[in-house]
Amino acid sequence: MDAIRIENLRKSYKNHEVLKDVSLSVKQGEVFTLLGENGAGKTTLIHILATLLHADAGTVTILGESLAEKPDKVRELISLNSQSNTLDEAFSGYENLKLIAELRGVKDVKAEITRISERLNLDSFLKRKVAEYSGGMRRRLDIAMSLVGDPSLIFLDEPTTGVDPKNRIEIWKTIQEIRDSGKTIFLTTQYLEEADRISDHIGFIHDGRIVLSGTPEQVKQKAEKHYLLELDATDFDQGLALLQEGNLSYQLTDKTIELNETVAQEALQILLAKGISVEKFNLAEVSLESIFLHVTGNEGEK
Ligand SMILES: Nc1ncnc2c1ncn2[C@@H]1O[C@H](COP(=O)(O)OP(=O)(O)OP(=O)(O)O)[C@@H](O)[C@H]1O
Repeated sequence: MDAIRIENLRKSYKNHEVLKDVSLSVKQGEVFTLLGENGAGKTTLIHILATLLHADAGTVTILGESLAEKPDKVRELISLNSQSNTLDEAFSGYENLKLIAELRGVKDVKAEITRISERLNLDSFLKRKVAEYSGGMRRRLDIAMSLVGDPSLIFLDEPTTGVDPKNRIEIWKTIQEIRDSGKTIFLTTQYLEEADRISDHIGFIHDGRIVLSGTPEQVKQKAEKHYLLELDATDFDQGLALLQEGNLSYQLTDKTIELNETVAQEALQILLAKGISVEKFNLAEVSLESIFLHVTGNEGEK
């Protein structure tokens, strides 16, 4: 069974069409990461999936339950964590967890908090007021809050924004541990390295649609290949002139010439035929970042 199945979802705010036609499925027990530029509609989509917002059209099934027909049932199966908004500063971490546990109707609140605190290693700071927490502690408490009541599907909206690299790695570990315990995690992030490292599947949302999806490796394979070319310094200017004469487009970073797959072999042949000394010619490593820029049409602007 899919944890999430979305078909032809649409949502507009007045006449601003944010989700034009979103279809997507997320398997149970995986970390799925939704990527998209600012304003692409990630939060809107998460809010629809978490029953906070109504879609205009389309169908959503969460763990076999229809979102439109059984929103209450869906609410029992999920939790949503949205960037520290839910934490009460004046309370301790423990009290925050207690409050949410009571709200969610957890029977043995104390045992539930102990379970979560042990899993996320929160003991050292749960008694302190949230107002005194560092950014990293807050995000860990946020994640703890989303585990209360043992939901099967957890939405994390930018769980590591504003977190330093050390704590970020801790949070990644935690997310993977939660996944390994059989939960499904749907997250958004601004950090492409994070998506690459912790996701089982990723999806890019752009212009109201999922334009690319798959495992990070599959997505990278779908991207157009680029080759990196380096010339001997004495031949550099002549080499560039030959590429220009041949109308072969390239991008230049320092002294490295980047060519896309369609022109790379031709460029190499032209250069070698004219006796240009080629020092390096190899396939560029594809990063999610370069794919993201390509997908969103911002290539070259960065
Ligand atoms: N309540 C609302 N009323 C009107 N427009 C809205 C509302 N909420 C969001 N929008 C608009 O919808 C678009 C998508 O917003 P959304 O917050 O879903 O994007 P996002 O991908 O989560 O962005 P970010 O990465 O910046 O958080 C934006 O243009 C935003 O201004």
